[in-house]
Amino acid sequence: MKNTIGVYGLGVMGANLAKNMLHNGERVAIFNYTRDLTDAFLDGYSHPEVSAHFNLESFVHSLEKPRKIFMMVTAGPIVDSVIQSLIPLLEPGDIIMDGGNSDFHDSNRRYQQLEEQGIHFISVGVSGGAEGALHGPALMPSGDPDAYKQVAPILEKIAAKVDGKPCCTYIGPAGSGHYVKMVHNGIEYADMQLITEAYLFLRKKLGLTVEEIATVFKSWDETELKSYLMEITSEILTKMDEETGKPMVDVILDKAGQKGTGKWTSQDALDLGVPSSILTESVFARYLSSLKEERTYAEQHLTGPKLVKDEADKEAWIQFVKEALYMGKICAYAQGFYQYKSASVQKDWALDLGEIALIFRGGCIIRADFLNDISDAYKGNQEVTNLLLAPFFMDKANQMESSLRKVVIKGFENGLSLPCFSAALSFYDGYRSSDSGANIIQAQRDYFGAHTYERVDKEGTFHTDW
Ligand SMILES: NC(=O)C1=CN([C@@H]2O[C@H](COP(=O)(O)OP(=O)(O)OC[C@H]3O[C@@H](n4cnc5c(N)ncnc54)[C@H](OP(=O)(O)O)[C@@H]3O)[C@@H](O)[C@H]2O)C=CC1
Ligand SMILES: O=C(CO)[C@H](O)[C@H](O)COP(=O)(O)O
Repeated sequence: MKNTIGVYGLGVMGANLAKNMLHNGERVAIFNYTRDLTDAFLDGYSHPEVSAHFNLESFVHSLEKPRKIFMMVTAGPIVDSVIQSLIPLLEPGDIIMDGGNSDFHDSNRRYQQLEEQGIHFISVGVSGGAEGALHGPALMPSGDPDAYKQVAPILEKIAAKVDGKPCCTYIGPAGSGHYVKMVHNGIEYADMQLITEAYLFLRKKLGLTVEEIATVFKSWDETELKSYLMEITSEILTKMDEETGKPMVDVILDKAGQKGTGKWTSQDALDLGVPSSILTESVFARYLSSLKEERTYAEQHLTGPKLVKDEADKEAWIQFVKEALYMGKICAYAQGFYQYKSASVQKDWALDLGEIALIFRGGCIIRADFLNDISDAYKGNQEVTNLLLAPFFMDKANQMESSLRKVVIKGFENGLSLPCFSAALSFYDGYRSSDSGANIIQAQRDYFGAHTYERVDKEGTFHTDW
């Protein structure tokens, strides 16, 4: 019997996705361009429905028609070279899926190129890391809706489930699935940085030990802050280094890596003209962290306020930090979903924001109870301009903005760098202010470049001879 699906690329994600498909009853052909990973896959793992191939032709010919191939290879030019190697072996109607973190511009181009050859291209955002790939990721597929219908049964089977609903939904045309995954990662960066800033405040300002912060985070994970990132961070903080006996976090160098999706989200925000400032600050925070040697030198030479540890009112401050984190998250998700909304309009994608929030509830890295509230906000009204204006989040923001303010002020007074907390507060205050000060910018632009301005009291475009 022919195989129902082929998985090309048996790295961390591809191998686990292939096993997930096998565990869900598919007959899976596997292929990797070097044989090492195929051998590694088969080493200690056997399944009656796995069919390993060391030759691309036999891999492709082992598939039932229309052929369905799920690629999980390094994003970038490698995806193009794999597609080029597959094309001569495929027929019109066959389907290639790309599950890597591909740039959505590339996915749009690949969709067009393959469409010209009669081959369907489905761009699939995948989130959940290695564990998610094995037990159920969140999936964001896009492309031709009829082609999607042919792979939907497999994708929905392997996706995570929440309340019996698969964390997989058809996103929209061409590369929109990779777009949704990209902004998911932008939100992920912001969420991670906000948690990091909460940690920094508790550790440096309140003087909590790593163990105490682990306990605090664990308790927060039982509240409205419940999320995968909160859960793993509290676990990370309990892990000790076997060599030194110190907490693992104290032996890990504070230089954050990144593979590009956060940066792309910010670049796209600039292209769309939307204020995703918290998401962007989280990318810059990673860049700043990477300047370890310069930071170490600067610490010796640049002055700032002395950090005074607060012993008093610890419990009250822990509560302020918790609320600051929740408020920061509201603002960050509001920015991410606003970016979705703008992209949907500008690219004519008709994204369903409520559905996107629903599929993020399971499998993916930003999964959180909080996403139910986001989904509810859009289910009640798809036209919500900004999540901060949805009644649920408006109430929360009105309750918690003062805690964010307190933490930012206290942190700044003590010389703590809190880029995402402060960006969230500036965004919040800017968004709720009808008077932005941008009239000064318009006047300056008109002064030096005759760029003109609008007036508050009459229609039209004006220029002043300054
Ligand atoms: N890791 C994660 O948490 C997540 C990763 N992703 C994305 O999934 C994709 C795969 O990631 P991951 O599995 O972690 O990465 P790995 O590095 O583990 O695997 C990369 C795969 O690409 C293959 N590959 C590399 N070069 C070539 C080439 N020239 N031709 C054909 N195949 C090649 C590798 O084969 P070989 O080793 O033999 O070279 C391997 O199968 C990436 O786009 C990543 O961004 C998405 C969600 C989560
Ligand atoms: O897509 C993912 C999770 O959703 C990957 O883990 C990705 O690698 C995370 O991004 P970065 O490596 O830039 O931190």
